[in-house]
Amino acid sequence: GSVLTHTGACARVSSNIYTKDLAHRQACTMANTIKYLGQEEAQHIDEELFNEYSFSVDQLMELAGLSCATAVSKGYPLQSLLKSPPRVLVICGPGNNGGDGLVCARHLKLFGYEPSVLYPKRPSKQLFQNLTTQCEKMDISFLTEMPEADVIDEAYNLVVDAIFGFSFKGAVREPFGGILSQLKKITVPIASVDIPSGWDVEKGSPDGIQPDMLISLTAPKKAANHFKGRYHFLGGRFVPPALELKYQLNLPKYPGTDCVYQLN
Ligand SMILES: NC(=O)C1=CN([C@@H]2O[C@H](COP(=O)(O)OP(=O)(O)OC[C@H]3O[C@@H](n4cnc5c(N)ncnc54)[C@H](O)[C@@H]3O)[C@@H](O)[C@H]2O)[C@@H](O)CC1
Ligand SMILES: [K+]
Repeated sequence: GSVLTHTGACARVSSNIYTKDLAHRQACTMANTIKYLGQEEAQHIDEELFNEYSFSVDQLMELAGLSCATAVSKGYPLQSLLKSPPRVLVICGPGNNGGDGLVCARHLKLFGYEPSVLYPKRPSKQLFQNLTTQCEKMDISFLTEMPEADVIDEAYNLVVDAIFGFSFKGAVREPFGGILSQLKKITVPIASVDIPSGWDVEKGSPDGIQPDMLISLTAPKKAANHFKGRYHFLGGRFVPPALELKYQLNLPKYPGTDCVYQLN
């Protein structure tokens, strides 16, 4: 279910007689539907957050990664896990989606999970080196190669997919093709950060991995319309209201101080 409405604004105008008009009410409902972003729009919002609103990547990545770890802890609470110790495999790609994965791994460790990280293509930027050091200093192990699907099923409770986000394009290049083909074979759940990796950001991918959880950051991308897993969370509670308004994101109201909102 991709169409989600929240009623705040409509409720405010419903006393107005003109809202009795059906077309107006439909427009009102449309206007209050959470927006699913195209690839370019997601990239524009990203640039605007950094260039106009002066956020640093580190700041937003910390909140994004914290949201992911929080969503994982809600969908797969420690006490519900079948395998002990509570191992989680976090697979990180070469861009900022991979950075979110490193932050997520660190928070999962703080939450009591035992994350291991696979990080096969490491960018030279200081940010990613720092995030890697922070994980290492917290005794999070880094794997040297992708385990086979049956090994993952045996050793881990779930996999966090932080391989590609909204900048993914074209055919998957190695080593990620091999990694994704193992992920298609596993039976433990996959929690995908922002986009199920390997999926077209707008059209999805029927033959791709089928995550059990999707954590959409900032706002869902169009690919989320094709998500069939059990849990869809929204995270990245850092969007300034003016930016939300400009792009008509119509984000739902996060409960209290929560950093995630469960869409379904
Ligand atoms: N609003 C925001 O806008 C935020 C975005 N964040 C994260 O940043 C992500 C976007 O990050 P990036 O723009 O760095 O990009 P991605 O992390 O989506 O991926 C880009 C990387 O993947 C590689 N790549 C692209 N297509 C490939 C292919 N076909 N085969 C192999 N490699 C491929 C690129 O060379 C690049 O290294 C989001 O999805 C989200 O997870 C968060 O960190 C914080 C806030
Ligand atoms: K991903």
